[in-house]
Amino acid sequence: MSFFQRLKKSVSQTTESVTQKFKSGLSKTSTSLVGAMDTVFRRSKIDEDLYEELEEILIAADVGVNATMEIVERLRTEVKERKVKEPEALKPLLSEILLEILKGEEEEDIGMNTVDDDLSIILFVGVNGVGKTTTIGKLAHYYKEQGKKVVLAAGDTFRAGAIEQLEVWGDRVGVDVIRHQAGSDPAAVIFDGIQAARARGADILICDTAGRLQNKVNLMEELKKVHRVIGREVPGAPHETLLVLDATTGQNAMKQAQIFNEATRVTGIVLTKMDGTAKGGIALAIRRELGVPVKWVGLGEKMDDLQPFDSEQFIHALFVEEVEKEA
Ligand SMILES: Nc1nc2c(ncn2[C@@H]2O[C@H](COP(=O)(O)OP(=O)(O)OP(=O)(O)O)[C@@H](O)[C@H]2O)c(=O)[nH]1
Repeated sequence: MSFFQRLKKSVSQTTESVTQKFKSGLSKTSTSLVGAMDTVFRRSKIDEDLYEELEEILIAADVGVNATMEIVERLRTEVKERKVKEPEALKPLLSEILLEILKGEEEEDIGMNTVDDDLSIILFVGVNGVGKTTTIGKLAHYYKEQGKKVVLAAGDTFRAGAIEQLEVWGDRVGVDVIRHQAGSDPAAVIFDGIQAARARGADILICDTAGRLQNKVNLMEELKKVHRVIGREVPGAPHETLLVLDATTGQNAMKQAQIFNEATRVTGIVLTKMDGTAKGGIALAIRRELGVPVKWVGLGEKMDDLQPFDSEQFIHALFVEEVEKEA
């Protein structure tokens, strides 16, 4: 069975609607990245020019310099080892390498680290405007659909609008939001959130925080305090610290990731607005450069457009035309 056939079989094990969401959410990246690669694969032979052109295409899709170098190096090795002569045969080879990079070293670490028999706490970090509030709302919806009781804590007290926005999502999804006034101590809101979640028998508490990057020391201090309070109240928590990044901001998102990763222990990335960019290659750069797994992707504005990240669905969506041709 060829690589594309195996990929098709593998993605068919999840529901069709998930495959559709990945396909439509990644269609811009697929058109631009895989579309551009077509000219490479139509070259008459595999030579230096081909590798260089491929490098340029990957970098233009925000795959990042290091990831691009690794991909092309691995491709060269495979071409030698398997004695590949036809440029056309590079397609499945390349997609297989992309999949390996996306999966990273530890395949199992992309699931959410929540507990079944106690309160799980998920902390959200990220700068304003990346889709943090929207993502919290969508995640609350996701867990509610699974029959979990969810409470939200409005820990972004820096901006009055953020608290109200979270309340709107709370109403929309039908979950309680614990809030204080704007300007109050985020750790105090989250402390109250934990008490309320416990009193109401909640399974999941999702905490928002402010994302002030301008002052790294403040950001670190605030996150440290929040961590301390959460860890003291619920041993082992927060179970996840998710950093929200806007995929459309490319290398700027990488920079934010580095700063937040230094300020706190980020356990997973949420890449939002994938549907709005042709540069979805950022997912590869993040996996390769930060070593932090992408756990969720935002593939649209609807409530169920936030999907658990699935590297096979991702590669399938990018190369879907090739997959269909072969199957
Ligand atoms: N197309 C698309 N839009 C998204 C996605 N995620 C979020 N958005 C939109 O991005 C915009 C910003 O989202 P917010 O949730 O307000 O961003 P935020 O990070 O909370 O911003 P602040 O409230 O300023 O902190 C909204 O219009 C969302 O609908 C996504 O996956 N796809």
